[in-house]
Amino acid sequence: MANLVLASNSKSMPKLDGSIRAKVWAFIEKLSADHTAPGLHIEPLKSAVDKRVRTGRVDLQYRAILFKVNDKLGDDPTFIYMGTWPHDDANKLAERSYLQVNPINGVLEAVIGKLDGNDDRKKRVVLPDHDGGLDRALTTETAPGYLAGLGFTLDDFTERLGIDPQIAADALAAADENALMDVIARAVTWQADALLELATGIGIDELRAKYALIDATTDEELDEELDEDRRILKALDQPASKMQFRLIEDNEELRQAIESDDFAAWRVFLHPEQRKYAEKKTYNGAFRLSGGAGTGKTVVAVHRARNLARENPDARIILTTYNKTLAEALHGDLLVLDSKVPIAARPGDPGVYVGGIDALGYAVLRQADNLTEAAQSVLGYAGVDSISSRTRSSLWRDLLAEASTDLHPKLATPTFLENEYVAVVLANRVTTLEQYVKVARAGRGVRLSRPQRIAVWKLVDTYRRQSRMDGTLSYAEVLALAAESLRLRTEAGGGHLVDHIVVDEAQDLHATHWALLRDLVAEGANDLFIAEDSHQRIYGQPVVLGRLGIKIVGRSKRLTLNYRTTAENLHFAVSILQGAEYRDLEQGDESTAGYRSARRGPVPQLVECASVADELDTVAAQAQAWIGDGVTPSSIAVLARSEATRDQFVRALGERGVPARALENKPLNGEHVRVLTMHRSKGMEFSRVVLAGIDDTHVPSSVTLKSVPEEERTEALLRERSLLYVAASRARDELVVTWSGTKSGLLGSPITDQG
Ligand SMILES: Nc1ncnc2c1ncn2[C@@H]1O[C@H](COP(=O)(O)OP(=O)(O)OP(=O)(O)O)[C@@H](O)[C@H]1O
Repeated sequence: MANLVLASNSKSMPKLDGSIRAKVWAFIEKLSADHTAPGLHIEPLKSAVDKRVRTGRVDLQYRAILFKVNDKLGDDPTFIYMGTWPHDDANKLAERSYLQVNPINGVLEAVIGKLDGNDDRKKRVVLPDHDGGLDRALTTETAPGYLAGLGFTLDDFTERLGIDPQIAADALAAADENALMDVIARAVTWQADALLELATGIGIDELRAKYALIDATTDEELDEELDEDRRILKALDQPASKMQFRLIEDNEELRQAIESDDFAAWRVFLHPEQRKYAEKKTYNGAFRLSGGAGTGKTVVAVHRARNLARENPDARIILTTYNKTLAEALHGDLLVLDSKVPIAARPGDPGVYVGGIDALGYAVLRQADNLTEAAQSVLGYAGVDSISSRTRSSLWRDLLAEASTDLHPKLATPTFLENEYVAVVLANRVTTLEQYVKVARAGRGVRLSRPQRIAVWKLVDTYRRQSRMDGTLSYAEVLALAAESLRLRTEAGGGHLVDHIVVDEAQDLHATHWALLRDLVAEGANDLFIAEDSHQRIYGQPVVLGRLGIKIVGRSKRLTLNYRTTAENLHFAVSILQGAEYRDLEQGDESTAGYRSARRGPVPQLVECASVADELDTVAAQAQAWIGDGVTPSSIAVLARSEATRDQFVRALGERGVPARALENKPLNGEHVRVLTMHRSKGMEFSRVVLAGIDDTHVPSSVTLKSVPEEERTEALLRERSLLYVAASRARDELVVTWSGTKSGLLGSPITDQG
């Protein structure tokens, strides 16, 4: 049997339809079973630059390009599958394609020429000597460019990093970011990403460490003794090679990769940093992975959960996130990554239990055999008969309407009371007024005098009595009870329920969520893997992990390379955050420094509309135009600040002949434009996005800002800013922002203003 290596999709490969992909799979399956089978028509090319290149017959019209690499030690060759092209293109490209091991760092590189490019039949450019041509060209004939201005030299790029000399020289000469992006588009995968990182100002040594680059010039194992083919096979092990190549060990994995639309690159090709965090054997405690929108935090979280399960099939693992819809997406991704991963039906069973954090709390509590004691300790009474009925969300509002209160009117709001109840009362298991007047209220914006505390407590007491009478528990109470039941269980020597927790969207979890997670798993190796982005906190108050018993201490990393959006959309999304100060889960400053994307696209359009009716027309026309250009309606989204605006746009699009549906709790099937609230868009992505209704009354939402006390307004405004950032960062390819009336003050520096 031949070994198979999958290379990431070449930029020049056409999109293949489903029937061709099925034939590619059949071809690959045959190839791996018997590479000598005559039906495969594996053929070398006479005038090929690289003697290893082969083409193989997928069908009469299509041929695959492969490299055949022989391992002298074994019998079976390794085939590196580069992609499938129409017959004539495949032959032309194959002649010019070549594999090489980077002589400086040992990374494997594959170059596939462009069909319309100049004749690129050349091998790697030979490094010039120190005072040779390229250096001189740079210093005497070319004005120092953007990267040269950061202090980099040609030697840094070529000799210390191993970047192709021509690419390095062009990159150094590129006058600005735009010109640099054009150079990057010509570079092989790892070099393109490395140049992007260098443009953000990181140093050569840091880059070498991030990409785990070795010094191949002194590496004994890569010495002359090894022939070229063995050197190629060995190079596959380099982390930076794995950005482009992946030895596939599992047939099912290969089939899924080939049959999926975009080769599901996130499953197969991880960035060396992503891979490191996903595969590291042991973290000596909780680990926090932060990073901008679209940097692959969810991807790493899913890989991490799968790897933990692979490492120990008996391990009891939790993969959780903020809500049910996101959890369903995680569940789907986990099975796409590995259909054989054991899924646990209940938390505490071997395998991966996937669920939203509230559902997790409920599932834990359902199993608890100490509910009475837990209720006594958390709520101050034992008689909880049922845990399945939820307290109505309007209860605080109803109580405030019915009962007279001495609480200052600015604090007498449902939002303030709910936050106080969760972050102070439940988090500290406060059951009496005596406890409440003394408890530390760390992290709460508003200071409370003793009489104010008494007034709050009266309302808390009424809230609890009412829920007790109704036989209901709030989501936060379920979580607090679940956490307490776990704590009591461990205290009684019952051990912890699970071994590892992986949590995504962690910036939105509140104090009782964290209490549950902390009590689920013993403090120690690989206990908690936390993926989060504080810039995307759109619910609740910030928390400080250290105060909740979760000590990260130096185990915190940040991803900065965006895989989702174009550089233009990313720039726009990040501009929304400018001027505001954010704190991460460890109270450090959250920054956007180094965020970057290798993809290019159109600049986001900002469109001022004359009236609401004009805006409805504009959005419908935009959606219609995209559909007319062949964009599938389900990859277009219109995002609105409120449910009312969402519904208005669904109607308006329908009336104007654009198929559109509101995306609420349940996923939608079918070819309709998705219209959803910005909150609902959390964790999602679409090819084309319209942010609609971005005027100064709705964004930030004046209604929401009014509902919080003055002292909490800064936080509330940060959440509004984050919400717009979340919404803007959902667009993969194109972004349009519309409003009528006065433009939202949260829109960053305008890029283009139309109308
Ligand atoms: N190594 C990779 N190769 C190719 N695509 C990737 C890679 N990593 C992530 N992606 C893709 O980038 C997109 C964003 O990834 P993901 O959703 O994991 O990011 P995120 O950081 O969790 O984003 P957000 O914070 O906005 O939810 C997805 O389409 C994902 O498939």
